[in-house]
Amino acid sequence: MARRNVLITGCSSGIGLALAVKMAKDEQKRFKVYATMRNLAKKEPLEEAAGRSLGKTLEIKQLDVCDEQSIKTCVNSIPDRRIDVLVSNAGMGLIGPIECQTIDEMKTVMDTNFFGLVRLLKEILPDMKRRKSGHIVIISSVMGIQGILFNDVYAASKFAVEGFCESLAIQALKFKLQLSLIEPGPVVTEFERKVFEDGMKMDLSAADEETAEMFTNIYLKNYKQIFQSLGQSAEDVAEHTVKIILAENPPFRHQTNTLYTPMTTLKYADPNGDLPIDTFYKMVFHHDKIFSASLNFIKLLRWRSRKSFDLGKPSQ
Ligand SMILES: NC(=O)C1=CN([C@@H]2O[C@H](COP(=O)(O)OP(=O)(O)OC[C@H]3O[C@@H](n4cnc5c(N)ncnc54)[C@H](OP(=O)(O)O)[C@@H]3O)[C@@H](O)[C@H]2O)C=CC1
Ligand SMILES: CC1=C(/C=C/C(C)=C/C=C/C(C)=C/C=O)C(C)(C)CCC1
Repeated sequence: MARRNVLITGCSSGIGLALAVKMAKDEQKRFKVYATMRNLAKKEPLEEAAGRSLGKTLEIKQLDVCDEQSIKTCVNSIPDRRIDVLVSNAGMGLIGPIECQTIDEMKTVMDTNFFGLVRLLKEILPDMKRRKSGHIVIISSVMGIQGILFNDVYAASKFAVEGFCESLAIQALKFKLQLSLIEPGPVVTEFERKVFEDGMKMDLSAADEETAEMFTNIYLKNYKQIFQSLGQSAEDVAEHTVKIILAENPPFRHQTNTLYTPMTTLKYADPNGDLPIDTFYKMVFHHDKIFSASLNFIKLLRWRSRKSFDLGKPSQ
C-alpha cells in the first residue's frame, strides 16, 4: 500500500501532537505526516517527541484554521496538494455562565471549532472529490452529541461540527470518501488546563448569585476530579484515531472513552430527550455525594489497575 499523506491541525500540544508522533513513528512507515500548528514558535515539544522521524516521516508546517490564506499556503506546499487523510483536530474550549461571556469570545470558539473545519474542507475537499479518495477525520467530542452544564457554546460548536459532517457524509459517499467523527470524553491536555484556569479567573459579577455559586461550587469544584477519574490521555485518543484511520470500513462515529458511554447512551435511549437532562440534573443537584463517591471509586480502581500493571501483573 502506498504511503498516505496525513495533514493534522493543532499539533503544538495534546491530541494533535500525540497523533502526529504516533503516525510518524509507524513501524511500517505507512504515513507521511504534515503536522501543522498556528504558531511555529511552539514547535519544540513536537520536534522533541518526533525524534528521528522529524524531516523524514514528519514535517512541521504553519496553519491557522481561522486564516484561509494560511490554509491555502500550507496545502499548496504539499507535493501535488495530495492529502489522503485530513485530521481536523485544532480546537478550543469555553466554560462558564453565558451572562459572563462576550459575544466575541463565543464567536472565536465557533470560528475555531466549526468554521475552522469548514475552511479546511473548502480547500481540501475538491481535490479529494476529484481523486475519488480520501478520509476526513474530525476530532469532535462527546459534547458533539450531548450538552454538559456550563459548556453551552463549546457544545454548540461541536454540535455544529456533527450536523455539518452528518450532512456532508452523504455526499462524500458518492465520491467514495470516508468521514469519521472521533468523540473523546475528558482528555488530560492543555485544553483542560486552559479551560480550568480561565474558569477560575472568570469575572462572575454579571451572573446572579445562584448561577455563580453553581459554577464555582459545583462545576469548577468537580472539574479536576472528573478529569482524574474519567480522563483519558492524548496518547490513548491518538491510538483510537489511528485504528479508525487504518480500518477498512471506518465508522462515521467513534467514542474513545468506555467510562463515558453510559452517559451518551442516555441520549439515544429516549427520543424525547428528557432522560439525559433529568439524569445530569439529578447527578449534579440531588446525588452529588454519590456521584463524587463514584468518581473517587473509579479513580481508585484505575490507579490500582495501573499499579498492578506497573508491577508486571496485568489487572484482572
Ligand atoms: N481535552 C479534552 O477534554 C477534549 C478535547 N477535544 C477536542 O480535541 C481537540 C484537541 O484538543 P486537545 O488536544 O485536548 O487540546 P490542546 O489545547 O492541547 O490542543 C489544541 C490545539 O489546537 C490548536 N489551535 C487552537 N486554535 C487554533 C487555530 N486557530 N489554528 C490552528 N490551531 C489552533 C492549539 O494551538 P495553540 O497551542 O497555538 O493554542 C493546539 O495545538 C479539540 O478539537 C478539542 O475540542 C474533544 C474532547 C475532549
Ligand atoms: C460527567 C458529568 C459532568 C461533567 C462532565 C465533563 C466536565 C465532561 C467534559 C468533557 C469534555 C471536556 C469534552 C471535551 O470536548 C457533570 C456535568 C459535572 C455532571 C454530570 C456528569
